Amino acid sequence: MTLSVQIAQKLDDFALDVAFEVPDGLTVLFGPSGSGKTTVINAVAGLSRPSQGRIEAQGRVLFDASRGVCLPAHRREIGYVFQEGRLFPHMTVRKNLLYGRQLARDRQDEIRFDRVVEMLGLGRHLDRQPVHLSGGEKQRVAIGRALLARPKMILADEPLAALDERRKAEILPYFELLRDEFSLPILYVSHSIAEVARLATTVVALAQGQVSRVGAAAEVLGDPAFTPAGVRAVGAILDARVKAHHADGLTELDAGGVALFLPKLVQPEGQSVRVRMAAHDVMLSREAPKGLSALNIMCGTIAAIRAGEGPGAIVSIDTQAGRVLARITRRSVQAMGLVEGQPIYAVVKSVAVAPEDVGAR
Ligand SMILES: Nc1ncnc2c1ncn2[C@@H]1O[C@H](COP(=O)(O)OP(=O)(O)OP(=O)(O)O)[C@@H](O)[C@H]1O
Repeated sequence: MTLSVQIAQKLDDFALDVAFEVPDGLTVLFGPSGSGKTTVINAVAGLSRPSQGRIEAQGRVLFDASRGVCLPAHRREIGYVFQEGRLFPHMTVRKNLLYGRQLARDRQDEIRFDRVVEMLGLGRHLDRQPVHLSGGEKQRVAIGRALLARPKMILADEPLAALDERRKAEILPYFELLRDEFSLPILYVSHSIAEVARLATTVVALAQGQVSRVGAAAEVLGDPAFTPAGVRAVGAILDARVKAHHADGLTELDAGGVALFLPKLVQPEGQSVRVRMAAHDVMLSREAPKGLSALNIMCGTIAAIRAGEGPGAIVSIDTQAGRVLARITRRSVQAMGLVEGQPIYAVVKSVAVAPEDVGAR
């Protein structure tokens, strides 16, 4: 396990008591406001000291209450990306990027600098000051600065929260690159299900100071019982590969042998992607649909039907493309006579899936 956290901490009337172990990749700490995400991050960072427990990252013990170990923050070798970039306003982008780097620079450092600048597209901004940068560009500098400090781990505390939707979409691919190109564990705080779906390798869901769920992103989001962000946020993640970009503006994906057609994606042919398919965008049919405008039809078997408190139900369908969730009315479940084990067709309009719902895998 790359990161193992087991801590208890009492803050006035709030009690944090969490334990989780996660593998390499990007772990999203997910939960509503006040659930304890920042408290966990602060303990891992060394900014606060839990009363009990142990924190180990990549084989290094950062904190162990029983042995009296508590490495100070500056010795934990952690790179941070905060909500607002926290750049030094009087320094150029280059100086901001170099801040925190070890003084003994070597050739390896230079190679890393060039690589990070290129990856983050910062080359033409190096001599500018932060005041002249957009919010998204500032966040790219903050990511670069965190990486160049040669950290053993990255902590990102709601790094997109201060950005508008367009800027968020601009920055998300950089976190994908960070996740995929550098073998660094990343602990990423968010309360956005869209960010979880795009970025998370693993999800640690928190509720009232405790871990309510830990697992691989597709498994947690594909569980109809997992509805911390409300039923409208329920959806499945499918793994696919970009097969072709067609002249009529559609991109064809191959998801386990099933062809899916989506509005044109930016990812190149051959790239592996993950596609988030919201449950409320999926329709069901007992017979093979004919004469429909929707282009995506997946046949499968009903794995489970979970009735909600309101008029809705979530139907889990195992298809060749993966587990798909459909949110339909309980009335339709009854009228169609749906039961577990039954063959079924899941139908999704191409335009229901936005380009932001598709990310690198
Ligand atoms: N220093 C402190 N003293 C007392 N209570 C605190 C302290 N820091 C945090 N809390 C309380 O602990 C709880 C968890 O806070 P925390 O900031 O970890 O939540 P969060 O999940 O990060 O929330 P948000 O998404 O709003 O940032 C809150 O009820 C908060 O008021």
